[in-house]
Amino acid sequence: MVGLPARGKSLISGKAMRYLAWVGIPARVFNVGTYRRQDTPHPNAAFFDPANKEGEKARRAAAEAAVSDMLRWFKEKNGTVAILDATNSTKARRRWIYETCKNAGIDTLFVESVCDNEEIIMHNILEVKTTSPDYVGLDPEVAAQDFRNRIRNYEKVYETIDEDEKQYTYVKLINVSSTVIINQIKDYLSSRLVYYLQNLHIKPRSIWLSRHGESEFNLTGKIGGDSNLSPRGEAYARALPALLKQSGIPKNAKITIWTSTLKRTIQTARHLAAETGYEKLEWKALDELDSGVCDSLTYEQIAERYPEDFAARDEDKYNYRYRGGESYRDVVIRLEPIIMELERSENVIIVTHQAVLRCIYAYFLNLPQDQSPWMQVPLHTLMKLTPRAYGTEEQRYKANIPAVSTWRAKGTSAKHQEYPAGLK
Ligand SMILES: O=P(O)(O)OC[C@H]1O[C@@](CO)(OP(=O)(O)O)[C@@H](O)[C@@H]1O
Repeated sequence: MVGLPARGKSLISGKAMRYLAWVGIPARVFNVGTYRRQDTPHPNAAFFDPANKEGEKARRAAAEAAVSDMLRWFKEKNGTVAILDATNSTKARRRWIYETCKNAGIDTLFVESVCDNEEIIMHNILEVKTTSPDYVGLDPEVAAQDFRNRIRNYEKVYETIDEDEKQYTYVKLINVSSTVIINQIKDYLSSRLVYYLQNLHIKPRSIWLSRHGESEFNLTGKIGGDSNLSPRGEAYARALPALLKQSGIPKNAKITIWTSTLKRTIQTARHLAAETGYEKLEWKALDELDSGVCDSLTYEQIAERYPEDFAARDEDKYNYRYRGGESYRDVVIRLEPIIMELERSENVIIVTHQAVLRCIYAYFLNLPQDQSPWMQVPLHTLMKLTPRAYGTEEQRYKANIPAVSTWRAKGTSAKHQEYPAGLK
């Protein structure tokens, strides 16, 4: 990362790491501030003055410690993408990083966040003064003033990436991707990352997730298929507009409704679209996990007809691929364009399926692959996710309409049960 303090570098680092981990690429953030805090936990702005030799020395030592841990991580833990989260604000510092990585056989991609929009900077300063461990226990106004002085100290020596550095691979994000300058991108992974970064925005918004209403297949415990809603599922579809309203919609917010191409999600969103006039899009990529030869069977029938497959799925549910069908890993790959589009979008309500919802949820909440396929996602429940600078907030709203439970615990083929109304 490259950029002055309060330019959203840590936010970008955290998001990029979450995205990479979700697509299965081992990634880690090395935050130089964390290393510096070991010796200097609560520095004031003077510590960052370029004329302060002691400060300069301590900061260089922190950067060296972070880079050496980073190189060790690449070597010993087989890491793929390390994100060095620091200001790296001078050409000399960047040359050192570039050379050090090159000598270790590691490619460098500099991501500079440039921002001259006062509103965004103020927003970031506010975020920092309330969350940074540097300022714990300090009066927020004093912290904000000190932080502004710290930025001024960095400005004295800050050199933006320019013509002299055109041999480097870099991307410059200007005012949160309003303008993006890309230089010397040479491989697929970097171009994917750049595309991801290009889609990010920081406008406040929410994403609502819901499964379709209870379907005829859900009632009989059959998986897959393309059945209609049950009468209770239809009742949920009718209740959805009020449930969405109850969850809190920002004034004048424009919401887009996304469904899969299967009947049960389209029927669930039908009344919502009609009552609100919100734009509606159908995505093939949101269709349920394809259960191949097991489509339209119950879990009990699968356990009976394909006992080895049933056991293998329990053993490693994320990677198990149904014969002629998909695994959770496959679903994540086909959902990548959905995530890109979601990052670009503002308010969206997605009406989809159990497995697909788990994958999207795992991206936002950073859920590990061995847990996400087992997550409980009850029917007739609306989830509201609100991305914040340091994580995603979640709220759940349950419609008071009973439905079966389609959740199956590991190691059982137990028949589905009624899901009691009002249960959280
Ligand atoms: O991965 P598991 O836990 O089997 O959950 C996925 C299953 O959920 C179901 C319901 O049992 O999805 P859906 O929400 O579309 O009804 C099946 O169609 C699908 O195979």
